[in-house]
Amino acid sequence: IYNCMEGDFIYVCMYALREWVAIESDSSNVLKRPDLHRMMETTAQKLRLMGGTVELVDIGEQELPNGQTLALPKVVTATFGTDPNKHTVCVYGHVDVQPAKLEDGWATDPYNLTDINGNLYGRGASDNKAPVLAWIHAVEAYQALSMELPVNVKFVIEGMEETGSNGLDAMILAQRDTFFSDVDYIIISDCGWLSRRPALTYGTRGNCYFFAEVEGPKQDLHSGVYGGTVIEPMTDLIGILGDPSGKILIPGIREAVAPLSDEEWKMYQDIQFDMDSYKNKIGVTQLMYSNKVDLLAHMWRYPTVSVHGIEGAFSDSGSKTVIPAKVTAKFSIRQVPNMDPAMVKKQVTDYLHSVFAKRKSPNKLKVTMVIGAKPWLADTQHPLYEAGKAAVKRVFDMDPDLIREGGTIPIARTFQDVTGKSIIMMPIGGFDDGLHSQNEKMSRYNYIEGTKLFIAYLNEVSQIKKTSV
Ligand SMILES: C[C@H](N)C(=O)N[C@@H](Cc1c[nH]cn1)C(=O)O
Repeated sequence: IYNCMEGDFIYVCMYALREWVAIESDSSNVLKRPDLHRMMETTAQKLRLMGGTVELVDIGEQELPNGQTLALPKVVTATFGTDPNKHTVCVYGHVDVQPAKLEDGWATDPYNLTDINGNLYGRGASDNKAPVLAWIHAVEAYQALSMELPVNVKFVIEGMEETGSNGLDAMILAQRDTFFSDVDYIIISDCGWLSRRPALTYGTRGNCYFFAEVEGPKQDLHSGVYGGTVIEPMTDLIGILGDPSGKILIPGIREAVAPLSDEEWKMYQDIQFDMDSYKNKIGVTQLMYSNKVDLLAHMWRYPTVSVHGIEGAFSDSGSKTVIPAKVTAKFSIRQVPNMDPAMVKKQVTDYLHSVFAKRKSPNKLKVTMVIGAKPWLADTQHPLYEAGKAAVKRVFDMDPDLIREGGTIPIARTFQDVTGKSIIMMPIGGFDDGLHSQNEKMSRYNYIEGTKLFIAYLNEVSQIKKTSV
């Protein structure tokens, strides 16, 4: 079956990725919502043409910060096979992307898939369009050879992952006893390898994303005319966010974190990870931690805070002498076991208000949590992982790394909690794919070998004894 992944079939894969990357399906930009709807329709059409039973599920509307509402992109569900004697796997993925503009520093147009030396550059190429397509191609490969699928395959493909999977929890809950009732296992390929070695992922961090808005004068002011007379919102904002160490000072957060066990420490110790090539890859000379175990632990299983941007701040080129009247900081705290997003929301809000109160500023502070996604952890002893190791061995002739992911797949925990089914994360993205960054790419190698991995994995899963959940 792998031989069919040559010639025309590879052309079909490349063509599909090019077509998908060309759609600017940025879920964070409301102006791009028509493109996002088109992306969901394109995905549904691809699965329909393959003979799947496809639905575009309406998941309602999203409320915007200004109070207006906007239709959420529909969720695509598809079913290939309903044989009760076979296992049923459900592949989850997303086809929305992070924002990207050529002027951000991309070497090529982010929405025109460009092949340079075997790397396919384009926004969403690795996160998550090529992996979703690779699963689709795996089904297509069986079909192309008129081979029966070894398991029933379902798809759930959404368009809001990058902004927290709005509406998807409710859809999963609503369809728990219908679409999900016969699903045995859930597979997610929305993450990457740690090195050149293939990997299986057994944990993701969650994320709590906050807006902290400081509002002062009724409009922007001339800094020469008003500077020195008003208490500036930006100064307040930097004052409440600023801690030069980059560590989380908020009481209660670090205390909630599950301690690192000896077994985990040993696992991290055994992972091959080169600190120098990591530094080279991101272009820095120094990291927060100088030994491998500390670095991996802080990447995967300790909370971290990142400040992403300040809306309302002057950020264009040039030198405008303005005092912005209202500024909104956007920051997030990655979640790990045993943190609870509802608790974190209270801890962060209380902390910022108490620090702000000490400033005795006349400006107004408003703190909102816009995403509250929980972390996820799997049992690596589950037969799904044994099947994964066998498939990696088959295709790559090596054993996979067992790794965690510092990023978040907001819906993973809901899948596990609501359906009660086991999940495996099987990445095919490269360690240097530049997710969310300039020049995101997917290598041809990972795309095509990744498709082969999925073909092999369907076969391995079919051999799991029917009793394992
Ligand atoms: C891991 C996945 N490819 C990803 O990048 N997910 C996003 C999801 C998210 C979390 N908060 C907001 N979006 C991420 O981890 O940033």
